[in-house]
Amino acid sequence: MYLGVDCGTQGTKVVILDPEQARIRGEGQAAHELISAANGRREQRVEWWTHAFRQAYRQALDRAGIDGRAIRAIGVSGQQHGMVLLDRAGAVIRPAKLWCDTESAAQNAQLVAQLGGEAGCLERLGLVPATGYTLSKLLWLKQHEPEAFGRIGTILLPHDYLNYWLTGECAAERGDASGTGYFDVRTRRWAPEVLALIAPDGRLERALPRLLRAEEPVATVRPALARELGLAEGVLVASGGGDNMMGAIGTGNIADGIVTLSLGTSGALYACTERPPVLSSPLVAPFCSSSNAWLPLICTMNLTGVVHQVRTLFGYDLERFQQEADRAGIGAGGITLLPFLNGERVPALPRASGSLLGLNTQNLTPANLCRAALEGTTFGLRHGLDLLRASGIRCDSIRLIGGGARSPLWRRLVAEILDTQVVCPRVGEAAALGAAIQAAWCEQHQRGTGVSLAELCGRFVALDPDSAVTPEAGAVARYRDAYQRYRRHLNQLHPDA
Ligand SMILES: Nc1ncnc2c1ncn2[C@@H]1O[C@H](COP(=O)(O)OP(=O)(O)O)[C@@H](O)[C@H]1O
Ligand SMILES: O=C(CO)[C@@H](O)[C@H](O)COP(=O)(O)O
Repeated sequence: MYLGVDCGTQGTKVVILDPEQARIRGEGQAAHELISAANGRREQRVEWWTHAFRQAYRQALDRAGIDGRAIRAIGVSGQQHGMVLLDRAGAVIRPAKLWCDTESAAQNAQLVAQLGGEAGCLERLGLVPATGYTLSKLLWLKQHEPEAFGRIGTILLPHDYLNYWLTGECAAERGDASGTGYFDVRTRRWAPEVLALIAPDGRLERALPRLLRAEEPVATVRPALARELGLAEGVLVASGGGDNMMGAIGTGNIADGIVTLSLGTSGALYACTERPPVLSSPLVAPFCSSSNAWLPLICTMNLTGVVHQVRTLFGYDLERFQQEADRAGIGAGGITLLPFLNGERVPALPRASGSLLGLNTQNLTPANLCRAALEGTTFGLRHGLDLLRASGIRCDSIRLIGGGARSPLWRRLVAEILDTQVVCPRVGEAAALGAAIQAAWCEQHQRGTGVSLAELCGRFVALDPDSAVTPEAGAVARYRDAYQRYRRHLNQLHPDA
């Protein structure tokens, strides 16, 4: 069996993949807490992740009805861009600053300017660092917590940290590393000269972990932890990757022509390309994939969290929220929500706040506000898909994953606002599945069986035809009007967007 673990923003999900029966034997999940402040701070303590890992693992094992000794290899997927710092003795210095932390927006602007603006960044890194990438968090730390900055021994990403907790070894892989802002996505190597802008003495360069290829293992599970988790000796830990890189593997998105959309805490829309993509806009992030290729990606920061806040406002559970949003109908009675509750990445408005527009005496109802939350967040993804298509990405159909994909209403909204057919994979926790598949790939590679990732995806990824939604022409036309209204409001309120 192979264990796949996805440490997302809101929780950790675990799947146990049975390779003989080509099916998931058990799943588990556990929620994370979040440190959040009005200035954009978004942080988590790493022990919340390991606690959730243990809980979700035990749940999955119970549901699978198997012994931990049946597990041969583990793959870990993690929220991208987070900054986890170890001191020189290997202890964690402070809570992790997350991908959605906008507190370092000013530091990001400063670094982009020092690198020569957009053109300079593209020249030196092959991408333009956005607020939320790891790079600006390091400058923020130097300016705000110099004592902690002085203690840095190793810089890790969230999934690298979990690999370190599992094995005691520090390593990184190129997919997740490509979202740091100090990695050249074209040469697939660290770009230490960028870190020298923050620490000219080379101390940050020395804190970078070694880079692995996607099919390489980090090491085996530490004996003490293996005993605690009931694992056999010598269980391999694969290189793992960012949750979107793993979501790509878990949806079979490892060759040109497929687009995956994750409706998680973030909205992430991505494709796989054999070569670095030619960008239509610096908002497209040309990350590396965890299948040794590239993963052009668009990410919006405000998605299921906005739905959560609006439904909490009215005291609705998820089912009631859907009923109200459904009742409101297309266009939300003329109300538009620009949902930038914690700033936004696409469009690049890290310091923006949200706006509710088009209110009148007739349309101000809970139902319309619920609908406006779903529409406003999905309009951002429409813009993202247009940017990906303008970069030459073909998109005939979208593979929809993440918590929001469980909603039939949201699936239809995505299909009709993006005017593209949508289908969900049978395994909804696609990032965890992708991690389990990568673990299988790693283990087969170690044994020299020659089995390719494509063969493994072919065996373990299946689509659910019952979830497929084909856009209906009348609805597409009405959403087009609502989207134009959204764009007008956006341009008026945020001419820089
Ligand atoms: N049926 C549903 N409709 C809408 N949202 C849902 C539904 N089921 C789960 N969600 C939302 O999905 C979110 C979690 O998605 P997930 O992809 O696990 O996030 P992450 O990986 O960022 O932790 C939660 O906000 C949850 O409310
Ligand atoms: O920052 C990005 C992508 O660049 C996000 O997609 C994070 O990777 C968080 O993912 P979720 O918690 O939404 O799965």
